[in-house]
Amino acid sequence: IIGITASKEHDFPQWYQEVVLKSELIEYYTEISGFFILRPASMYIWNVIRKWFQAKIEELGVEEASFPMFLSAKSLEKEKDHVEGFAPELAWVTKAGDKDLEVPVAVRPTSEAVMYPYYSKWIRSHRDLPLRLNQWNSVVRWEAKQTTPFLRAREFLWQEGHTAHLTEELAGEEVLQILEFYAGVYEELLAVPVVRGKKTEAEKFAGGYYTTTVEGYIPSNGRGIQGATSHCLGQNFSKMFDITVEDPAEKGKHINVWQNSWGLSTRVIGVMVMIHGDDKGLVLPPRISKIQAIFIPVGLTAKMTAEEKAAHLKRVDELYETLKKAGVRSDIDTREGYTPAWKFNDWELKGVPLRIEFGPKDASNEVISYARRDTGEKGTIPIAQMTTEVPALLEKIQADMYNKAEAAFRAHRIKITKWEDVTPALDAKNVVIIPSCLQMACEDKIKELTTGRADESTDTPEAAKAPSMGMKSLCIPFEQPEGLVKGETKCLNPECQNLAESWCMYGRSY
Ligand SMILES: O=C1CCCN[C@@H]1CCCn1cnc2cc(F)c(Cl)cc2c1=O
Ligand SMILES: [Mg+2]
Repeated sequence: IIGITASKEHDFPQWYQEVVLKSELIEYYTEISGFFILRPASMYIWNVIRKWFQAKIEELGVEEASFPMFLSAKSLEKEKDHVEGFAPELAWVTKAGDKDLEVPVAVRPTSEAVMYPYYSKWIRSHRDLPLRLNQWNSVVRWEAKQTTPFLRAREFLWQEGHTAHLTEELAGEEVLQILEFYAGVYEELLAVPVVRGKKTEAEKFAGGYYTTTVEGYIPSNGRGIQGATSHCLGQNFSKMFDITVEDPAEKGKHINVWQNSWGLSTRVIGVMVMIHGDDKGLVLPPRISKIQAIFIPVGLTAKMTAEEKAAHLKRVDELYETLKKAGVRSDIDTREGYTPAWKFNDWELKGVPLRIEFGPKDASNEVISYARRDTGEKGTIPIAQMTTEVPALLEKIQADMYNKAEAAFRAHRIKITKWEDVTPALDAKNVVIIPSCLQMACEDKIKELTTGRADESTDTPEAAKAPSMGMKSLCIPFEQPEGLVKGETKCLNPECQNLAESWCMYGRSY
């Protein structure tokens, strides 16, 4: 049995790598490090997400475009202030064939610099607003940090939305609409709970005005993870790229437009794997599972005559066809030469939400026997009720998976009002919500104060624990807890004299 050998609890990084490989989501692109192959199982999930999100943004009036994947140093120059920090991530093409390119071009790491010169050209009058374009594409960022499938890759699939509006209010309204769609991808499709909030000045996209975010939580290591971001860019980019309209209220006056940009990537798949997977492999939420119910004929012993066997298999086939017609994505595993046990393991590894066994006993009792992948719970369903009970059971699995993850996140998101409680909380795999002044310097100090020093008590270097990672701000939750009195409650950072501005969620993070 080629099952998972690493334990999720005791060797999470190894477990994750094994699961994404053995469940056939991913193949490592060994030619060049940091790149991964998305196999059909991954692309099925990505396409469910894409269809769902695409329908939502079309309703908003967002249109699709496709811009070139290369950008020039010249247009990059326009956003040089915030790009310099990213410069090491830029991949450059310097030659074509054996000839050097006159001017090297960069592979897009994101498309502002590619798109906005044309926004400037296309947007003349307020009647051209709102302009709302989205791209489904891939981008390249030559990450220096260790890469890992879905979570940090040098090329990844995403969508990037780029919109322009007449006023800050109109832009702001869209920022939140998109953020709710991102939350929907996680909560409705992936059964993953997220906290909605705003990034602090230290964590926001530096080129923007403000960043809103959906933040996830990984119970296995207690770390927060950024799920997707919806930025208001303010007028920063329309000033850099001269995107203006004539003021409808005042002839001759020009207004820089207000812009947003928003992105969600294949990282979402990694988050789903980490939260729901177990030591048997993937556990897929039914709404994004290519196969929702797998029929496995059982009890076909040597005692059965060829006719009996054929008759039984015909019956299973009819059941599977019936369920498919009822709208359940079903399949049937009739592979010769594999035992039912082997098949059970294989489909558990692939995360199929519901296994349906059907043997001669089931036939005589007019039932199907099922096993839930998320809880392992087994049961029977009368064949007469199959087409209503199985869809209902799949919806229950979806809801139960979400509720379990939501309870885990809620139980590990703790409000803290005493600084000395912070590190013990982090070490107990929690993220914390603390009164914060939200200032950048304070945040840097908090990161420093919570970075564990290597364990000086031991003399042998290998024994010295690796210093524990400091905590950083994850978001300022829109949903603020009680108890912070403006002008009275102090910032929790013991070395900060400021008063607290808001509750801020902090944690070790990806
Ligand atoms: O996050 C999103 C959503 C979708 C559209 N874009 C924004 C901002 C992207 C920030 N960002 C992120 N990474 C970058 C990497 C780079 F190499 C360069 Cl040159 C720029 C950036 C950069 O601007
Ligand atoms: Mg980055």
